[in-house]
This record gives sequence, structure tokens and C-alpha cells, in this order.
Amino acid sequence: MAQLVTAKEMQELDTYTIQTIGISQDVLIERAALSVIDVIGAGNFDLTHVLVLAGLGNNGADGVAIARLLYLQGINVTLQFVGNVNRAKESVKHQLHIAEQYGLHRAEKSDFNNASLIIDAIFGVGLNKLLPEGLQKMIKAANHIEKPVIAVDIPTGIDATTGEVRGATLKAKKTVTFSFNKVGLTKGNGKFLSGDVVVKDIGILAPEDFQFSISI
Ligand SMILES: NC(=O)C1=CN([C@@H]2O[C@H](COP(=O)(O)OP(=O)(O)OC[C@H]3O[C@@H](n4cnc5c(N)ncnc54)[C@H](O)[C@@H]3O)[C@@H](O)[C@H]2O)[C@@H](O)CC1
Ligand SMILES: [K+]
Repeated sequence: MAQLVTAKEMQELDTYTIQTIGISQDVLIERAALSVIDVIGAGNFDLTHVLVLAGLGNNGADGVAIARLLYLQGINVTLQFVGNVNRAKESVKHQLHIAEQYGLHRAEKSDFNNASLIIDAIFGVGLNKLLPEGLQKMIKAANHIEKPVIAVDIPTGIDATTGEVRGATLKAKKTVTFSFNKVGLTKGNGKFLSGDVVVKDIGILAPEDFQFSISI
């Protein structure tokens, strides 16, 4: 039996794993990034120029770690932040510091036209309102160009609980979702805009008495 989680349940499980089990957030981010690297490696993707779009929360932190790991494999990667990195969570700043020590710096500007593959790490399960208008426009333009996109955890713009589109969604060819599938990837627009969904375990654990709202 597989369990599906809502955004709130996933956040509870992340917190339980970090605070009670004691696995650090850095380890989870590294495992999340490595699982996406596995999927990229196993797929038939054109890696001529990978564009990683990173947001300001933990989904963005995963993206920065993915960009670093690709860069260290000798892949031509551009790391582009969506939003002002000065306002990013500490996890993102920390990942950026690490990436820079290895020689990967963020780009000031990027062009979808030059990308052979886009990694979407803008928003994950933390999305809780409509995407900012500027981002909606950017996403609509990116969808128009029809580059292959791998979504990190969930396509940006999809509500992890309902599957609704919050303004716009970067349409994915594949979604690598962490430890538990998300309800929002199985219904509504979320089901159609997330491409092939691959669940990769990164070590998130549920307490024995955890009440999942949905099991299939
Ligand atoms: N919690 C953890 O420690 C882990 C989280 N992971 C990743 O982190 C993601 C969740 O990270 P976060 O909870 O930081 O959230 P996100 O990175 O999804 O979003 C960032 C923050 O933006 C704000 N926000 C939400 N909707 C917005 C909107 N429409 N416009 C502007 N700001 C908005 C919220 O404060 C949210 O926390 C997961 O999807 C997964 O990819 C993984 O790295 C595993 C470990
Ligand atoms: K994402």
C-alpha cells in the first residue's frame, strides 16, 4: 500500500525526520539532490546545457545542490535564482556558499532558448498562494518554448494538496518527488502537468501512529 501526502502532512514528516529522528536538513537536501541526479543519469536527456531555476525556499536549496552536483560531473550548468537571493532561506544561502566554493556561481541572467534541459526548483510543497505575477509570465513564456523540464518534488505552481494550478505551472516531463507521492500529483491539473512521477526515498520517516489522510 502506498501513502499519499498533503502539503501539511509532508511538512510534518520533514519536521519529524529532522527534529525527532535527527537527520539534518543538509543530509536530506543532499539526498534529494542525488536522487534527481540519479533520474537525470538514468534518463535520455540532452545535457548540453542544463538550466537550474532555483527559488528562495528549501526547494531552491535542492536546486542549488543539484546544480553543484551536475557542475562537478563536468556538465554545462547555469544556476539562475528566481527572486532576490538576499531574501532566501538560510538553507539556500548555505547551499549557494557550498556551490561557490566548488566554483559554481549563480548567473545574473539566463535564456530558456539556450537550455537543453530545465530543472524546476522554484517552489515545492511550501507553495501556499498564487505565484507572483512576474513569475507567472516567466512560466508561461517558458512553457511556450517547450523545453524538457524535470520538476523537483512538484512542478512549480501546483498545489501539493489539491492539484490546482496557483496562477501558472511549469509543465514537467518528469517529476521526482521525495519519499511520498503528493496528493496534488495524482489529481486535477497536477496529474496532467507533472509528466512521469518518480517517487525517490530520501529518508523521510513517518511515526508508526501517523495518520495518513489517503492510502492507495
Ligand atoms: N523541510 C525540509 O527540510 C526539506 C525540504 N525539501 C524540499 O523543500 C521543499 C519545501 O520547502 P519550503 O517549505 O521551504 O517551501 P518552498 O521551497 O516550496 O517555498 C518557499 C517559501 O516561499 C513562500 N511562498 C509560498 N508560496 C508563495 C508564493 N506564491 N509567492 C511567494 N512566496 C511563497 C513560503 O514561505 C515557502 O516556505 C520540498 O518541496 C522539497 O523540495 C527537501 O530538501 C527535503 C528536506
Ligand atoms: K519545483
